[in-house]
Amino acid sequence: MTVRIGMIGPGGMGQAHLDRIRTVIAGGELVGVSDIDPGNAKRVAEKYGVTAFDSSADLINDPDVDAVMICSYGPAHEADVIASIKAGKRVFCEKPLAPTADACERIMAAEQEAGRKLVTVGFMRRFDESYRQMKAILDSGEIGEALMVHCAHRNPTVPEHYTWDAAINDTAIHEIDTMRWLLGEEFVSARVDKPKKTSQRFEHLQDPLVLVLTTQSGTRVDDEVFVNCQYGYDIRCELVGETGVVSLGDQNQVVRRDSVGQHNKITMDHNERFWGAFVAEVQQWLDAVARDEHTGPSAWDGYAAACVCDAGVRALSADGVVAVEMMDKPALYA
Ligand SMILES: NC(=O)C1=CN([C@@H]2O[C@H](COP(=O)(O)OP(=O)(O)OC[C@H]3O[C@@H](n4cnc5c(N)ncnc54)[C@H](O)[C@@H]3O)[C@@H](O)[C@H]2O)C=CC1
Ligand SMILES: O=C1[C@@H](O)[C@H](O)[C@@H](O)[C@H](O)[C@H]1O
Repeated sequence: MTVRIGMIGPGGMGQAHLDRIRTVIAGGELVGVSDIDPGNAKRVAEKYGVTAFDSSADLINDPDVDAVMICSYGPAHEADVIASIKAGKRVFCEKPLAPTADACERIMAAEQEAGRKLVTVGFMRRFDESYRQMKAILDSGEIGEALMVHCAHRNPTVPEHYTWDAAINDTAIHEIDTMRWLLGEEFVSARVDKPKKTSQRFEHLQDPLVLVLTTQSGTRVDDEVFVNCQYGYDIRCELVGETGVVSLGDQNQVVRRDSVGQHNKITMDHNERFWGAFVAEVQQWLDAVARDEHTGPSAWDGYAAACVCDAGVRALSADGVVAVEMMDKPALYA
């Protein structure tokens, strides 16, 4: 079966997904797009030779749309995810599922009312080969329990509309989800350290910052978020176990040796660094939709990450350690 896709908010991320669906991902066909900016919907529809819907409601309820991809910006996700659930359609929603835990709770309530999991969240790092190898080593028990994880999330620059809290709920949310998945447990507290700020940032930003998280069993995760580092899209991770250390492969690129020395290319954006992960996550989602099954990170994962973000954002605006507040997992997500 070819899954007929409707996409809401085909901007940078959405069109990157569409290009992969057109070239390297099997089993999906775009039938139409909608965007709050009708000019963008028209341009993208012409580019891909599909329908430009007048509204997300028209797209979601169109009988030719089997499944919905939501790639608009975070605060807009909730309404369209819930409308898709009510229409009984499977949804792939880019991260964050929604910017707050309250909004994610409303999405989970809609899914529970529908009685089945329909939502997959685009936490693509779970599909990255390096992270998967790291998890396999940890799960094998060969380096004992995870004691600490040191992460760094560096972007070359961010635009001026990047808000002060986005460092946590738009950027660090990747490490928050990946660490929950890697360690297999929830976080209980968050703290934010605020080092000297780079002169290369917009005035309203604390850049860099270090988000320090603790899990239920006491594993400590620190995440350096530095979104104006200038030199590249650099994602680093070192897990310290009881009897060994495992680090993320550097950039997933070949290493070059020449008269200058030994070096490798630094990727400049998420699509370059996580290309393979994006392909794998969407391929797995389309395969599951074709079987009418749920797969991948669920609305619960979106909610749990949002709870940690909420605590992190509170810790960013006030000093000290903030407790992560999270409901018990509803039976649908057990
Ligand atoms: N997994 C990853 O590494 C990345 C994920 N993202 C996520 O993808 C999503 C989109 O980000 P970008 O493509 O970078 O943004 P973008 O600004 O390039 O595209 C967003 C599009 O959504 C449209 N839009 C905004 N509000 C809307 C609404 N209410 N209804 C319909 N359309 C609406 C905009 O007009 C625009 O065309 C965000 O949730 C972001 O967090 C973005 C970059 C990387
Ligand atoms: O998800 C992403 C963006 O939305 C976010 O703004 C960036 O900081 C991340 O590196 C990128 O992967």
